[in-house]
Amino acid sequence: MTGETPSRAHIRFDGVGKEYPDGTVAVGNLDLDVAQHELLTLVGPSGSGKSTLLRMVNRLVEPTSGRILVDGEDIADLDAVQLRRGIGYVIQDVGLFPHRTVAQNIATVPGLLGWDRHRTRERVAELLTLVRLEPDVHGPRYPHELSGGQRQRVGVARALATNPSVMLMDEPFGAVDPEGRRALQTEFRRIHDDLGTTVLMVTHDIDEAVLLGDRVAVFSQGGKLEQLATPAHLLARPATSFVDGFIGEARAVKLLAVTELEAQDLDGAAGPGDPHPSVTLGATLETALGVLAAAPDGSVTVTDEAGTAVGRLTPAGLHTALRRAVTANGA
Ligand SMILES: Nc1ncnc2c1ncn2[C@@H]1O[C@H](COP(=O)(O)OP(=O)(O)OP(=O)(O)O)[C@@H](O)[C@H]1O
Repeated sequence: MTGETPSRAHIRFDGVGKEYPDGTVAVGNLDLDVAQHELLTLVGPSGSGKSTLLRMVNRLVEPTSGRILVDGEDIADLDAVQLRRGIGYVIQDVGLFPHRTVAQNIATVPGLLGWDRHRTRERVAELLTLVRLEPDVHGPRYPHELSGGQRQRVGVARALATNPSVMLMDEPFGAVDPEGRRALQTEFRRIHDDLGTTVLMVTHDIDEAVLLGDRVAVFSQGGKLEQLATPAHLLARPATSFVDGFIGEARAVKLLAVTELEAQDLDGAAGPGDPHPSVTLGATLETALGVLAAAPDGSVTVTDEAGTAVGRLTPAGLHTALRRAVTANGA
């Protein structure tokens, strides 16, 4: 197993295992630290124990061995209902209450906690805006009056209502069509960057795992942790043949999507008023490749955030960048 251990753990799995009464081992003896503010994606084939692992954190499932610590406290010592109120939980088909409006759904936990109406209404409006829905338009609607993607946004807003320090997400975008799914992924990444909530997100989709995760945990049958690493590290250096197979064919393409263009990848200075198509420093190599492929003379101007040209990117530069990504993530 490779990957760095964060210095200050927010969630710690300490020798955690789960064997169901019929003898199925869903989670093996797991040691894992999740840092504060980290978005950790849990990926693996069906039956590799991802959901079981997630559900142990809010005690919908109890481990048969080991301990789970949240901020240093063993959650087995806490009241399960109290614990769940402090943890956001988003599942695939959301589980919104069908006979309550969107606003009432989001206000569920604030209501249980006794927030006053004014504070609750303000929070609901703020959250709907955060997930890019309109408080006046969508708040009064019922769940069946929304699209699948909009319902999923409401699910995220509801989970964020009391500003939890931990969010558990089980295939949160699994039921959304591919196009809406990419939009939701991008938005969720933005929301996470803004809020800094610690997130454990289960997915069976390796692309989603590497695009969203600060780190990715890959599991195989029996809840065995095969590798824990940053997306670039995972793609550049799969630790086991299982991980290699799970990542699949398009490794280089995925690596392009998680690697950013840096000044050292550029060759030659761009002239003033350079007419070439341009990309910004910090864009992903995937974006840069797209612009480069469409550039009439095979070179692209690179600008800084202020729009000032800082250099030129050619196919050779892109190759350098990809090699840098692989080398930087080497053993
Ligand atoms: N209540 C249960 N009793 C017995 N076995 C169970 C129970 N719940 C889950 N399992 C088994 O535990 C293993 C792990 O299941 P789990 O749902 O955690 O996997 P998963 O990786 O989330 O799968 P999926 O991607 O299909 O949701 C599977 O073999 C499953 O059949």
